[in-house]
Amino acid sequence: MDQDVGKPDSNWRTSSTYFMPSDDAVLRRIDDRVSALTLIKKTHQELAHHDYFDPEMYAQNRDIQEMIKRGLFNRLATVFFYLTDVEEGGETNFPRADGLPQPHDFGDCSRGISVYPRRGRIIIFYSQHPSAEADEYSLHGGCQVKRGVKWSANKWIWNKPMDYIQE
Ligand SMILES: O=C(O)CCC(=O)C(=O)O
Ligand SMILES: [Fe+2]
Repeated sequence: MDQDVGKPDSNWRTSSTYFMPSDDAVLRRIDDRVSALTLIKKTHQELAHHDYFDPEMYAQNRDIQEMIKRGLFNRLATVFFYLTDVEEGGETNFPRADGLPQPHDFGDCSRGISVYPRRGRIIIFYSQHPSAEADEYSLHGGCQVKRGVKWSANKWIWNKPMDYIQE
């Protein structure tokens, strides 16, 4: 956002993200299962893995790409995987769930709905309306890990195929 230009990234996230190609059998099986679950082809998937060591966090964000907000090529949905139990904190908070107003503090995890990390849990949420408009209510963030380590991964499901992914 304009008011954030020139500020360090650590103001809004301190966790780490790695983008992973589906280059082994386990990852390819996950691709198939996500495709079966979402009814969207594998060619539309982009896999990222995240780690958070306490007290890391990822401030509230929308997974839609701002630069192409109104475009017909964007992230339609997110399938989010919790890979570890976390002793305390690390929840994913959706502060605008149920139609709540835009928050002022993007690190405030006290409003809306929170999903706590549990190994093996997944959630799915949509970032776009069928019209391709961004869904403002999809705002979410990874709250501070207070104790323990959070490993998570997500599949960003695009509304068009990624040209580098084979069927
Ligand atoms: O860690 C979380 O719970 C959410 C992370 C997130 O919003 C993202 O990776 O885009
Ligand atoms: Fe996100």
